[in-house]
Amino acid sequence: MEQYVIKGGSPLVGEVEVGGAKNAALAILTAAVMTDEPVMIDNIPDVSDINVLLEAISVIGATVERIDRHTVRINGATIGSVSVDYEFIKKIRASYYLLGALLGKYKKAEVPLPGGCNIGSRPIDQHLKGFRALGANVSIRHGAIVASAENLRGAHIFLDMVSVGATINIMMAAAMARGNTIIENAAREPHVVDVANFLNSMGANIKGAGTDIIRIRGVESLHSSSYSIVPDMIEAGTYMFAAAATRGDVLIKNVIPKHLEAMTAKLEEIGCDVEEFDDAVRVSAKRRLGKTHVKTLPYPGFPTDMQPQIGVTLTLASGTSIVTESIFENRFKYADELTRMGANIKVEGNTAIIDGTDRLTGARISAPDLRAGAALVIAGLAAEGITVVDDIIYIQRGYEDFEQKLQGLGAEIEKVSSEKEIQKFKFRVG
Ligand SMILES: CC(=O)N[C@H]1[C@@H](OP(=O)(O)OP(=O)(O)OC[C@H]2O[C@@H](n3ccc(=O)[nH]c3=O)[C@H](O)[C@@H]2O)O[C@H](CO)[C@@H](O)[C@@H]1O
Ligand SMILES: C=C(OP(=O)(O)O)C(=O)O
Repeated sequence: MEQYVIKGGSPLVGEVEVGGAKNAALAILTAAVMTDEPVMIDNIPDVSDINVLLEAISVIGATVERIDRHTVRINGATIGSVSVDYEFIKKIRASYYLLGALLGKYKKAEVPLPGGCNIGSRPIDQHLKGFRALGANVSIRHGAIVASAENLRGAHIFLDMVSVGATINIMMAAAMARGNTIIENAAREPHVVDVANFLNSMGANIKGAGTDIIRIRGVESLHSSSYSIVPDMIEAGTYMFAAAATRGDVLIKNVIPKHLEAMTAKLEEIGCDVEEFDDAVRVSAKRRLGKTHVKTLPYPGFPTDMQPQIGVTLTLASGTSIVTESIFENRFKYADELTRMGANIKVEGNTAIIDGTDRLTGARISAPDLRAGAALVIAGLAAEGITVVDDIIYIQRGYEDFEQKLQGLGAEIEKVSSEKEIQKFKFRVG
């Protein structure tokens, strides 16, 4: 088991480069198997979720060739099975995209119920409702979703709630259905748009992605394509809040500033300066941060995947802030860990009430999930003294070279894999 050891208390200063979006890449790599021609995908982040998904795709028979660290060529022509093994699925959420992709292409799929971060109950009823509307028979047998259809037919589907996963899954299943599909109350996240753009680059006919009504005209088949994944707005946002919490000055490069507006607005509200360039943002915090209230919402609202990072930052702001989590019920697991570092944070239902303090102190803490883990690293960077973060395996699901990128900003952070190493590190920096 690996840990991070952090000596905190210094501002982050410098430049950091953001990679491709994990949540776009997971869907796009899955959609790539929908053609029998080779597809080249670039700007893929080298994180464990992606590697698990690529393995799952190759185990069902697709040809997966790593061209370099961030580029793969996939060929779905060699797929021999539409039944996905539980081994891969239990580790990641996005395995559910194999349902939409395989059902869309072969009109049948068998995929175990997905895993992913334990941030709430995470039902997939809207995905299944969409597949059924397209004419599939869907049942759950022995822990797996089994979907099949003679033919898929376009349908008018109204999602009961805004769901990124359901929107993307239905888009994939409908891409080669007969006739027209309309998804209403669709998710508008940049990764939904990226998946639609990718499917269109393979010959699909999808319009309206990025609005709440997506129209899909089914096509006969999809073809070869070459595509580059959109920059990761959550990775970018994490560095933006790391800059703010440590009262640093960081230029975050390779971003689409428009995708970051909800984060930019909150940072400005709490007293940071945010400068936007064509493909970069610079965040600097010259004075003590102020309080704010924030509620997570589907895009373009403040993202739930950034809630722990803003929560940590607000523990160091002056005044009382209120953070409301409206998407997932179990995303405050970082609060107890933060309390051990001296934060005043009280969670009541889906709300955290944070009384800002002027300092956190290092402690031994544990990453409860991906984003909460990243947020606790930010807490360690801002805190006085040494913080040890256990269970960083969660953080590795979604952040490429996290410690190296932070080191590039002047952070004293090391990845270690034994208690002995922790002691050595403490001695070295102490
Ligand atoms: C791999 C991936 O891209 N994960 C992201 C995706 O997760 P995921 O696709 O699982 O999240 P959804 O957007 O589907 O979930 C939004 C809300 O709808 C509910 N819901 C969803 C589907 C459904 O069939 N029934 C239902 O009740 C969920 O419990 C949640 O309360 O979007 C979330 C919201 O931006 C992000 O936090 C995750 O990082
Ligand atoms: C919650 C996340 O991932 P997943 O949906 O894959 O668990 C995330 O990316 O923050």
